[in-house]
Amino acid sequence: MFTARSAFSTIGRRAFSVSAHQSSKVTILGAAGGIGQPLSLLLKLNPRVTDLALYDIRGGPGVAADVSHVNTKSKVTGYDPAPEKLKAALEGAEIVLIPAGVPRKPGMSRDDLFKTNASIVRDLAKAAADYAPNAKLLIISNPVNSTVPITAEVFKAKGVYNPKRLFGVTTLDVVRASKFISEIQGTDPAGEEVTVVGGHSGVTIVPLLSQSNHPSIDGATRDALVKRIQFGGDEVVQAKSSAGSGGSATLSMAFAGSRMADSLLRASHGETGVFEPAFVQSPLYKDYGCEFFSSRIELGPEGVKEIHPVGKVNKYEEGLIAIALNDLAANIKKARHCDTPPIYAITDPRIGSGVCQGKPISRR
Ligand SMILES: NC(=O)C1=CN([C@@H]2O[C@H](COP(=O)(O)OP(=O)(O)OC[C@H]3O[C@@H](n4cnc5c(N)ncnc54)[C@H](O)[C@@H]3O)[C@@H](O)[C@H]2O)C=CC1
Ligand SMILES: O=C([O-])CC(=O)C(=O)O
Repeated sequence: MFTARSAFSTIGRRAFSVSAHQSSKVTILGAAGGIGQPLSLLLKLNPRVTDLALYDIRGGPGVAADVSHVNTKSKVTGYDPAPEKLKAALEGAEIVLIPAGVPRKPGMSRDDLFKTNASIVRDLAKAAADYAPNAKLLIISNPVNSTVPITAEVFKAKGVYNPKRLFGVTTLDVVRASKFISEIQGTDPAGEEVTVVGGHSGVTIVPLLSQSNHPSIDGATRDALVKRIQFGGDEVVQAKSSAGSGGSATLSMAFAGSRMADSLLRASHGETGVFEPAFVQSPLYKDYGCEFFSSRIELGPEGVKEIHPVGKVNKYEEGLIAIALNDLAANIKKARHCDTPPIYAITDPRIGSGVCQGKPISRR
């Protein structure tokens, strides 16, 4: 498992095993922002990255100049906001990460960012479809539940959509789950892995504690832990607001985004058995209006190698999944300019009724 402690030692060790002829250009769109800057730094430390392209509507070249002084081999280039610069930033990219857009303020949901971020992501996705149609695209900008389907539509319209290469980044949810469960159990987070499925906002984030090392966590402890994992983002938004800085998670997100990019690079460079969660086009809950769903994915050279089923869940988790599917279906529909409300709503997960849109949830 990739943890904060292992990140740099792993990168350091692997520096000797990355062969000289493997070149991997990674592009960040939104590189000068709260996430973009630490993400640029973490990717500069990754020996698998040979070229780092940093684009932003403001400040890209400044961040690039700064991070380029870090004495690792990769070449860093910053780009000003102009169509030809965006083209140059994207051409030849193996991975494109998109954290461009506005973050939440207290009291806002991720869905409240739709109005601003949907068009930002749509326009950047158009450029990516034109200039880097074969790149693996990692969407960080919220609301991920909608920005990923929007990107898919853009790629379809341009005739270059490959569902194996489009990822909504949900890595932060498993990073948080592993950390929060270790705090309760008094264990090392490096040894804690919690599967998280669904989407990336509030109740659409479904931790499967029954599949963790601590399946017997129950009652109020379980409820509080699930809620903390689902609303971990709000914790950071509140803390930053109280501290006067504003914004949402940036450092932990940069760590999570860098881990996801590293996993894709490892898989594309031939490593097998690389797994990450990601919000991808998925058959698992398509019948419930959720053409996109996050679950454990095996990564390969093409991107998605295999989408793993959710696996055995308990009644409580069935209830959580049912709630998640209702919200997720609405978020996905909204991305397609259809904002009808959920058809069926469950308000109490403890009922564990596991019903969504009138259909029972099966254990997929
Ligand atoms: N997927 C996840 O788990 C997480 C997602 N996020 C999301 O990531 C996004 C970015 O968050 P922060 O970095 O904190 O925001 P920020 O405001 O600090 O940075 C955003 C950057 O995007 C740039 N930008 C805006 N429009 C652009 C465009 N058209 N082209 C290129 N660059 C553009 C801005 O100039 C700015 O530098 C937000 O939508 C936030 O909600 C944040 C944390 C976790
Ligand atoms: O909470 C937010 O708005 C940012 C985010 O997605 C997260 O921290 O998980």
